[in-house]
Amino acid sequence: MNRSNKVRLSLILYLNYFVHGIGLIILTQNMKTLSGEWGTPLAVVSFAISGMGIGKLIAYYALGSLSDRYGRKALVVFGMGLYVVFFFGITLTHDFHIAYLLTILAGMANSALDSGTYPTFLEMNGNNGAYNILIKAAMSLGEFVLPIYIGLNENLGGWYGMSFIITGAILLINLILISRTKFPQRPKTEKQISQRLFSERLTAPKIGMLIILSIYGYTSMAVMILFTQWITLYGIDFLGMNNLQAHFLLSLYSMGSIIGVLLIFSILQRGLIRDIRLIVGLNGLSVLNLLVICFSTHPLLVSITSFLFGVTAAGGVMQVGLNIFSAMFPHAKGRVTGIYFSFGSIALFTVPIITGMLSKISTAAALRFDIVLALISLVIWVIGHRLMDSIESSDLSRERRQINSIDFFILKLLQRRFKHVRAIGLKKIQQNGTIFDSAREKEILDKIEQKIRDKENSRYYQSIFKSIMTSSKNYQSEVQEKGRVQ
Ligand SMILES: O=C(O)C(=O)C[C@]1(C(=O)O)C=C[C@@H](O)C=C1
Repeated sequence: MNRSNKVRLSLILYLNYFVHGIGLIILTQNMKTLSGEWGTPLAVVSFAISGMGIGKLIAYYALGSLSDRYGRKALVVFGMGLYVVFFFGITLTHDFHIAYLLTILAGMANSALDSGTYPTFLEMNGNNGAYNILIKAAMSLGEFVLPIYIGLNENLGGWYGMSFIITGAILLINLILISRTKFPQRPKTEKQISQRLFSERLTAPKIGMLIILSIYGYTSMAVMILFTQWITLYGIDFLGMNNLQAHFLLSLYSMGSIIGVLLIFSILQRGLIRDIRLIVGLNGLSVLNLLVICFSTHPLLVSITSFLFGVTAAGGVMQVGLNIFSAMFPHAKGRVTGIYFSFGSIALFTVPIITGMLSKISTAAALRFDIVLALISLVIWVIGHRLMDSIESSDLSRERRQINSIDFFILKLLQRRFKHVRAIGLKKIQQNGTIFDSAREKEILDKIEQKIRDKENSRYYQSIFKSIMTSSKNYQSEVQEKGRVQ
């Protein structure tokens, strides 16, 4: 597959997820209008939204294997087609039952897109998963743009259905584009080895982790779904915000989630923090942000914390959980992902039902339920942290992770040192100085000797520094040679 084909296909696939980001919140962002259109109370609209989770759950396993059998393109096109029906269909119906069926279709569309797209990115990029993280960013972009559009549209008195029609039209154009785009060739189907999830004996801490990760598959998704569903109405009902300001809260959250994706990605890539610590920290911060959002009456403060909540709760923390899960069962990554996301799908249909009931008390009661969910996430990860410690105390992984992180810093410092060594090398040409300076080397080694606390290891450290200086001198001669030639 050539580069331009790759770029073209990637853009088409990311555009699908931009649309999917819109699809995830388009009903909740229009809840009040839809309640009028369908002639049903808010709780019933909320119930209809739950159809998405049901559709996703029903379709997940079946579509996964269909994707392996009939190819990725068929699945992606199928998902896009279902989504088109959903977007146009909702504007045409006034019947809640039909709307419910349409949301089930939207859920199935999501499953079809997932099962076609994630493997495509892996197959196109030599199994590098980084491109799949950008899917989350594309979704967040959709979730960022839509509330602003709806807020503006409502203020101008425009028809609510326009956002559905525009989104459907984008998908239709994308369908035409994708029909003319090649997908990567799949590697010849390897012999399917039936991988047992529990190939080794499960110890008590591992069973504990399995339970925690299943619960977290649910709560991490639920925390996000609940917030996106209720924050706008909460802004209007409780903070006295106008339409645009209230919709903008969700856009701030989406912006936060994009920043969060980039932040978490770079933290993990550098190995700066252990993933288990990161997940405890992020969940703790999510609880704090939610407390401010749910109990402060200050619109600016709620706006800032909505952004921060996007970073901590929607910036890929769910993916961090999945990574921990996959690392524990390296031979059954596919199945582990299926289990994890299935619990997420259950959240997708239960949260609207539960919060629909709570909304009969008040919008605030619905939103505040998010604190309960976030607290559950925090508590299970505090327990999970201890369990992981006991699992890891017996193998080499904990120490190796520390070494990875230390090496990262050593390398950074060496690179800085080399910059100065180079500058000195160039100055020495002008001053006609020799590269080797025994007095300076002695001074450095003496200073180091004084600082060493574990004297029994002194000769090792001395030898490392001597070796660094030898490399510096070699580097300087190379730099000087090049400098003289120029
Ligand atoms: O300080 C200098 O003169 C350097 O060139 C740097 C440096 C070093 O690596 O620290 C390198 C070679 C010299 O023999 C002494 C020190």
